[in-house]
Amino acid sequence: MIQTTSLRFTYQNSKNHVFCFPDIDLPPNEDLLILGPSGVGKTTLLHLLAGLLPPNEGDVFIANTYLNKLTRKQLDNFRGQNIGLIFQRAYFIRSLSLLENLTLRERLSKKKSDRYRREELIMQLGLSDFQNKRVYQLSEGQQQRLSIALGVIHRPKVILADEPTSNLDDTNCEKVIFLLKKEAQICKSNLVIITHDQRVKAHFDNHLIL
Ligand SMILES: Nc1ncnc2c1ncn2[C@@H]1O[C@H](COP(=O)(O)OP(=O)(O)OP(=O)(O)O)[C@@H](O)[C@H]1O
Repeated sequence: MIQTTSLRFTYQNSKNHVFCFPDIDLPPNEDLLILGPSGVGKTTLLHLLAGLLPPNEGDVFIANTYLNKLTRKQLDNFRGQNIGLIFQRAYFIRSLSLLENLTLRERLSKKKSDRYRREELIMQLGLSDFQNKRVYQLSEGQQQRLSIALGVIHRPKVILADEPTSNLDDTNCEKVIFLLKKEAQICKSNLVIITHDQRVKAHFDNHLIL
């Protein structure tokens, strides 16, 4: 579940611009696409939902937890266990292999190690042939698919994805949409996606236009 009320945010170095976001009320298991022109604040909103940025005003509830009340350490723990983040630019340890990155992410979430789960995700994302390659040896599309795997490996309550399909061909775009929807359904989690990709828009009904 995701709930926000009266969210406002200003970046430190641009105090003359205040972002005012519409309220979100998303019950478990519902998806949301966030749309809008470049620079309107889509990524900023996603970062507020993830607790990566603190709102200047307003409230964020994720999975019945009031983020505003958490300390930085509590937020890090909460995010590690409950939120799956898929960024436009992925964060990997480049000197580790694809499989090692996935194993590390799983360990950091403090969830039980599940080899079958890792193998299944790698297979579903068409990455089986590359699992022992170092990340720097992967193509952009393969890295993007790895970032999807890293975002969902720990079965988060909320999946937040910023342009998850931008570097993918049609086949892999379909695979990623299918996987994200399936993961959200199995875990009864919310899937929130920022996208300009027409191929993604066609698969979701619930749109928030900024
Ligand atoms: N760290 C920052 N400090 C100051 N301004 C920022 C910062 N990050 C983003 N901005 C500004 O805030 C505005 C909104 O940025 P944001 O990335 O949220 O937009 P967006 O809608 O996701 O854009 P796009 O579709 O191009 O990714 C932009 O004008 C951007 O330059």
